[in-house]
Amino acid sequence: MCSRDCCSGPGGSAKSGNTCTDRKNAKAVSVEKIIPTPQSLLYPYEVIQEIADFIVKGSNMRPKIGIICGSGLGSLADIIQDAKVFEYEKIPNFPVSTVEGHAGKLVVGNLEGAVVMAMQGRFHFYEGYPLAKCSMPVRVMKLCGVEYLFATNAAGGINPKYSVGDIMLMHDHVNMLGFAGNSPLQGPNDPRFGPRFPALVNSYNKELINKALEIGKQMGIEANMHVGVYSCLGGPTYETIAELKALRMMGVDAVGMSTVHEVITARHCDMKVFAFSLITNKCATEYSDKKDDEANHDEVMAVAKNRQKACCELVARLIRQIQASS
Ligand SMILES: O=P(O)(O)O[C@@H]1C[C@H](O)[C@@H](CO)O1
Ligand code: HPA
Repeated sequence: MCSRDCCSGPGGSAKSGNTCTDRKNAKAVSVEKIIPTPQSLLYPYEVIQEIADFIVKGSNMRPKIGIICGSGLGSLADIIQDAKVFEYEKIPNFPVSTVEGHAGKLVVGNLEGAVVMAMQGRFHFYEGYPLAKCSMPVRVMKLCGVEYLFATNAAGGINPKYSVGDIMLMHDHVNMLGFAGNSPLQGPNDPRFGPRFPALVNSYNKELINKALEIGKQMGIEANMHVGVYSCLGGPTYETIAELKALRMMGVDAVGMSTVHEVITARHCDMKVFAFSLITNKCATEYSDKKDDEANHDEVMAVAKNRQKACCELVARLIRQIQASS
């Protein structure tokens, strides 16, 4: 409340119009102090352009496909040929990876006839990075010339039909962080990236999902392949039973701590998206005392290591098909 007699309080009408200058000034000072930089302004277009130029010039390649390797799936980048490798700490304005299983390297090179750039290590919200920082590399990819984003992740299987080691092709997501009011696009919109209000229906490219299913058949892994809904929670805690029950009721098949904000950023700048989850653990949705029911990162990494060959093959074959049809 304004302590002076000239107006009636914080939102109230001033006695003489809106002229309580003391109050206005006081507000302006405190508002300036408390408002943090909006997420969308953390990495302005020009900074993203500088990073993209650094990569394109440093590799002498212009990638068409961007790959984000999930936990333990860094070997997706090891199959790239004629690779130019950039350590994250040597890339100007790039964050560093802090999670085990995320090496912190950007690999640019050839895969099945296409120039690709792969992130061996992604950034997660729980590492302390705002979402716009987590997904900033997707904009770098875009300005490098990337048309397709391949995002992969390790996830817990909530759908009771899923087994450890299965691959779930993402056809939709539930954005839990978005439900809570967080978005990588929060803040002023730069139309050079995309529109203020991007639509997210059809975010996951149906043609690529169908091609991947066909490839799954050719590889003989169709019984271990699903099409489902992923949800990202903030982490780093794994979910409680009550949370898992709630997610299941919402139609979520697999849960993780990444990817959704990357997909939002990619769709905002009109990239085609293909994403899959490797199911590294089964999520318990009933109370029990069994220690086996508890997810842990070592298990996540071990399963990813076991299944990396199949994941690499799926990605390589899909890229071959994209190249063949372009
Ligand atoms: O980077 P992704 O989403 O693959 O990593 C998952 C989520 C956590 O970072 C970690 C938990 O084990 O794996
Ligand atoms: N929950 C969240 N993230 C995960 C899980 C999980 O069960 N497994 C791998 N990443």
